[in-house]
Amino acid sequence: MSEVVTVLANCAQLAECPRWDHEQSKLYWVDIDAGRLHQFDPATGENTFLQLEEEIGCFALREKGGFVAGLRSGFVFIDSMAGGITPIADPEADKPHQRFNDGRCDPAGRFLAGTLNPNKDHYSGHYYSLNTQLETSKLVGNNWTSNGLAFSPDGKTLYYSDTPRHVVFACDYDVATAQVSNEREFIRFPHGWGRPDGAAVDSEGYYWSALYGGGRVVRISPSGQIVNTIAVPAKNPTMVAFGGADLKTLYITTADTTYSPEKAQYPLSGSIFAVEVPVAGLAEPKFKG
Ligand SMILES: O=C(O)[C@H](O)[C@@H](O)[C@H](O)[C@H](O)CS(=O)(=O)O
Repeated sequence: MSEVVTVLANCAQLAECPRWDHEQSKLYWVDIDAGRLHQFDPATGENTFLQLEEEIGCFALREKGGFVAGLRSGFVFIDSMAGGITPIADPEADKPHQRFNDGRCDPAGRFLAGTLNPNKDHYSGHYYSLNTQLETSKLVGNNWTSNGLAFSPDGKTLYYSDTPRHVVFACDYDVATAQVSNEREFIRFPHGWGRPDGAAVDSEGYYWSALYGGGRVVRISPSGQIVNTIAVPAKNPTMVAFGGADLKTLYITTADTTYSPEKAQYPLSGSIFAVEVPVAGLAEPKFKG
C-alpha cells in the first residue's frame, strides 16, 4: 500500500460517513457534531458544506437525487447541498437523547441506520431499516454505539459493530426480505487495539474497520483474521470509504481532539486522509425510495 496522505487537514470535530459518488467523482462526508453535510471535490480541493440544525450521523445518496439521512430527530430527505429537509420518520421518538450514528444502503436500495446511546447505561441503540415505501422496522442489535454496518459483495452477510464493546458481529441477510438471522461474533478486538468504528467491505469480501482510539485501520478476512494494518496519524479514525475512478483510494475520516486530548501527539486529529490500496472497494448502492 502507498503512504497515507492528508486530504483535508483539521476539517472537522467528528468527521464520519465518507461516501464516494462515482457519477460526480466527489466525496460526501459529515461532521456529526457540527451538524454539517460536506461535499469534497478531489479534483479541485473544494470542500463545501450544508449546515443543518442538528447532528447528522449518516446518509446515503438517493437515486432520485439528493440524500436520505439519519439525524438526531430521525430519518429525513435532504434535497441537495442547498438544503430542503423533509422529515420521514423517527423510530426512536421516545429516546430524544439518542441519535442516528452509522448507516448505508443495502443492495436492494433500502437505507439501514443505527442509533447510539451516549449514556451507555442501556443497550438501547438499534439498527433500523427504511424501505423504499418509507416504512421503518427494527432490524438488529442491542448496542451502546451502533457502528460498522457493511455488506459482503453478494449481500448475504451483514456486518455491524458495537464500538465500546470492541466487537464486530456478522449476520446472514436476506436482501429480498431484509430479514437477519444467525447473528454471531465476527471479531473481538483486544484492549489496546482500538474500538471498531465505521467500516467498508472490498470487492474480495474483506472488512476494513476504522479502530477508534487505536490510530489504525485494519483489513479483516471473511473468516475474521486481520491481514493488513494501516497506521493513521490520528488517534480516532472513524470510518473508511473506497473512492476514485477505480475505487482503490481509501478515504479515512477521523475525530478531533474533543475526543483525544493528545493534541500534541496527534496534531492532524479531525482530518481526512487517503491511501491507495491494491484491492478495489464496492460501489455504494443508492436509496431507491
Ligand atoms: O464516530 C462514531 O461513529 C461515533 O459517533 C463516535 O462518537 C465514536 O464511534 C464513539 O465515540 C466511539 S465510543 O462509543 O466512544 O467507543
